[in-house]
Amino acid sequence: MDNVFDYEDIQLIPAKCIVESRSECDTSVTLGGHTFKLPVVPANMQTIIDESLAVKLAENGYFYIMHRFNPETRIDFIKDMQGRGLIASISVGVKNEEYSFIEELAAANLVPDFMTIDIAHGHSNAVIRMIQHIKKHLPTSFVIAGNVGTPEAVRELENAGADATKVGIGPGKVCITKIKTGFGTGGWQLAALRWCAKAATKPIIADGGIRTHGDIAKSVRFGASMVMIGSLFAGHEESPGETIEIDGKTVKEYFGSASEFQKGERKNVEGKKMYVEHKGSVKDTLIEMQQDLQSSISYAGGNKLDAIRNVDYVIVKNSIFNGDKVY
Ligand SMILES: NC(=O)C1=CN([C@@H]2O[C@H](COP(=O)(O)OP(=O)(O)OC[C@H]3O[C@@H](n4cnc5c(N)ncnc54)[C@H](OP(=O)(O)O)[C@@H]3O)[C@@H](O)[C@H]2O)C=CC1
Ligand SMILES: Nc1nc2c(ncn2[C@@H]2O[C@H](COP(=O)(O)O)[C@@H](O)[C@H]2O)c(=O)[nH]1
Repeated sequence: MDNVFDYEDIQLIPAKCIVESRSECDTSVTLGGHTFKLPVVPANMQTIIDESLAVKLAENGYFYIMHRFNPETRIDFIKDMQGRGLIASISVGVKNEEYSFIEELAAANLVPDFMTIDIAHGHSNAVIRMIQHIKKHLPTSFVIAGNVGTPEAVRELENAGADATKVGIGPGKVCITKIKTGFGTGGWQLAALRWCAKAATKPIIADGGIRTHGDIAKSVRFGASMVMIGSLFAGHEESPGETIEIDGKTVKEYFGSASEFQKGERKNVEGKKMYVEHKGSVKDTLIEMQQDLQSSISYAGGNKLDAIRNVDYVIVKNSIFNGDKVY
């Protein structure tokens, strides 16, 4: 592959502004027939989202994907969300019991609006079979399948019936897949996204490696319809991770879904735990993300998110921070 780069190597090139105020810029996006305020979804991880945050996000017009690590609560969760008139968006795995879970949902006429197949190596027959199983029993659920890192994988999952694919193998902040296996899109996630997006005929969700709000705009430029983010959402008041004090500072835990902390054992561990400084309310972060993205749209010379998709860019290898910190 030529032209390999990541988020920190790219700057988007400004075009003539057409708005009087950034507040005119519309950051909304439509996925699966639903319109959301931002092209951003908190990662479906146990230290990032729980039921109460899912309700808050859905009530306020944001997309969410509930994690799959308390499988026995999923049926009540779907009933609760749909009973409140909110979207139900859950995750599933690929093990045998997940097949009967899908059949149970169909028998009870419980149809989640979104179902995400959440597997480390999504380019697999196991995921293809699960897409087909969901589409057979719950044909109107919008299926997001992943994770993958190649155009072949995107094509195969789309052909199997996936409505969207999720791109990102190993760029996550608490990911150690790249170190333990030598594989992945870590260090070139943005280029992998571009590579995959060229093959995609359906939406792509860029997953992992977002470190700044500007990276959201860069993801959109390189083909993402939506961006999944873990670390930037960790450490908030509403984040489910445990809160502790270290050296007088309040921090919250953020651990990988393939870490020993999630799995309860040290087998096939591909994730780690870190502590993130307490950041206040998720609501404030979402507002800041929206303002920053509105500004991105204005620099793109438009008033809608699509304007970002056509801007020019330059590759400035490893230099955008130039030694600076964001704050
Ligand atoms: N985005 C990313 O880069 C990554 C994300 N993760 C996250 O970690 C969590 C656990 O993922 P995962 O282990 O897939 O889920 P599971 O533990 O539910 O495993 C799902 C099934 O896939 C098998 N499996 C897992 N990895 C591989 C592989 N590399 N090759 C062949 N079979 C495999 C497992 O068997 P067995 O365990 O016996 O192999 C199991 O049968 C998920 O939430 C996932 O998103 C994990 C790593 C990378
Ligand atoms: N390799 C691993 N990747 C993981 C694990 N748990 C989650 N993830 C992925 O990371 C992103 C979030 O990335 P961030 O850079 O925004 O923090 C998440 O959506 C998963 O795809 C893991 O244990 N190992």
